[in-house]
Amino acid sequence: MPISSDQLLDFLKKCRWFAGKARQLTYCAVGQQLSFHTATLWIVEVGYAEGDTEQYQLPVATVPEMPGFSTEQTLIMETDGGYLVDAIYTESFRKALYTHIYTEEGIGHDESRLAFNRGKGLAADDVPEHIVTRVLPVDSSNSALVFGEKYFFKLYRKLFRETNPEVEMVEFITENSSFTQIPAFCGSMTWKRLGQSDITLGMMQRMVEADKDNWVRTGDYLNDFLYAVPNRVFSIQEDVFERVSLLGRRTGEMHRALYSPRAQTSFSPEPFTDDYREFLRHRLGHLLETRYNLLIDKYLTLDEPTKALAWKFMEAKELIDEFSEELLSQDLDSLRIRIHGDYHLGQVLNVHNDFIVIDFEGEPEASISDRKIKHSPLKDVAGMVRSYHYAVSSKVFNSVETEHVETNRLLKVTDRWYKLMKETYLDGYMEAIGWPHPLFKDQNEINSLMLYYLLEKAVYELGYELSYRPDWVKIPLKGIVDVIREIEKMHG
Ligand SMILES: Nc1ncnc2c1ncn2[C@@H]1O[C@H](COP(=O)(O)OP(=O)(O)O)[C@@H](O)[C@H]1O
Ligand SMILES: O=P(O)(O)O[C@H]1O[C@H](CO)[C@@H](O[C@H]2O[C@H](CO)[C@@H](O)[C@H](O)[C@H]2O)[C@H](O)[C@H]1O
Repeated sequence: MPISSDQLLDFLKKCRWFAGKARQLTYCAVGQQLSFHTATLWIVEVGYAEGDTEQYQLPVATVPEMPGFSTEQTLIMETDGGYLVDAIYTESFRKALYTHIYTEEGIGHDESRLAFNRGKGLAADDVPEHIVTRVLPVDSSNSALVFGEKYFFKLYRKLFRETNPEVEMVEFITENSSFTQIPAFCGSMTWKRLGQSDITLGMMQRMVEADKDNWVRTGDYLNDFLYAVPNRVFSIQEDVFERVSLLGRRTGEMHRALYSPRAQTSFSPEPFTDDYREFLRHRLGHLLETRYNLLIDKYLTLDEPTKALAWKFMEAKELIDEFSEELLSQDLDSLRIRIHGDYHLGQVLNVHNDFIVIDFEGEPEASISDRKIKHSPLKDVAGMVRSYHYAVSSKVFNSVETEHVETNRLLKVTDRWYKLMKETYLDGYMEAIGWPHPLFKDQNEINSLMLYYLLEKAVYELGYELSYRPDWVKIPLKGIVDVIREIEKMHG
């Protein structure tokens, strides 16, 4: 089906999952086409004036009538006597997908083929004939399909020219550990070509019924907490401490599941090598440079309190460099493993009074090879700690309950809330890890690495907010300034 570049682009721009909307495009065309039953999988190539080209997955089908459940992301173009649509909206495509995962039957030949693999979580009695399918309306960077109200299939849109880290992580945890707080791995779909890396096209997991994600739930706790603040009451429910401690324990258990020292596998722990130190040095240096430049560009658009925080950050450049160099030039005897990589409250679903961790794809800004690098698990821990800081800060800046509370008092009580959450989370985490543990050398090294990862994460977030949510820029800046204060204390 010939389609012009403009038609394709018009369609892509309507899709939530197309990440190139704000970039200057140089071309957009259908590259490879893979036959799949009544559909064809288009591998769409997109080039930009700056930066790497991207590949997107777009399954298409020609149908005589528009599918029953259609959105503005369904129709690609009208054809003679029919419609070219995104095939995820057709029952026959979804059914075929499930059938192939269930049977593991591949399509194609050695040069180029679609391979299907079935995971432990897929029950033998869920035969394809009886499976009802639907598209799940999630507003995310990929598409989600549901099979038999039991299985959640993520169809990856932006493709990595390698196996997706999420499939490796979810499959490893499901097949090799007893950690049950992730939706079990049920299968995957891969494009295999002779002499080239595999490209993951989709992954299936058990579907979970979540009432809320933990970002929203933490927001509820904070509303209760802030409600009492104008009356000079500092009150946190016991339940809140229990939940935060449980999240710490679940995080520790997840890292224990990822710590696999016995056999030599791609998941085996590794020491802090010179190469890794160099990677950290380069990463922080690069993050700092891009953020300083972005801040300078946007400085005049910032409000006065944010400008003050930005100054403090810019003035501390030398201190940050010294701190990083001091840490990275000493012997570090903690270990590195594969980690979640983009761990925050929104990646944890509340299910039956417990937590389920999702979205192991890694940090959106990172390259595919960087997403697979092993880190100290403290990087995830720092991600979650930052998220508690975010949760309370976003409320402080937007809460009606506290608008009449004097700013300094408000900052003091909310800071106390954050410190209590942080301590409770960390205690729960260490309890589950068990002490001593080969992942960590000693408390000193834990403290220094935590500080390093907290700084790195807050600097990363600063770029994210400057690009996507300028009103939130002061949150990561405050996080950076807190770390700067800690470093200053260490240096006396
Ligand atoms: N196994 C699952 N069962 C049910 N819903 C899920 C499952 N995994 C993810 N979701 C839902 O889909 C949304 C997007 O999932 P996520 O893994 O974050 O995808 P993306 O990387 O595309 O953002 C989540 O916020 C959650 O609401
Ligand atoms: O889209 P992802 O979930 O993979 O992650 C990106 O977007 C997140 C925001 O949705 C961003 O997280 C930051 O904001 C959160 C609150 O919205 C907060 O809980 C996190 O701590 C904070 O990092 C994340 O950094 C980014 O990678």
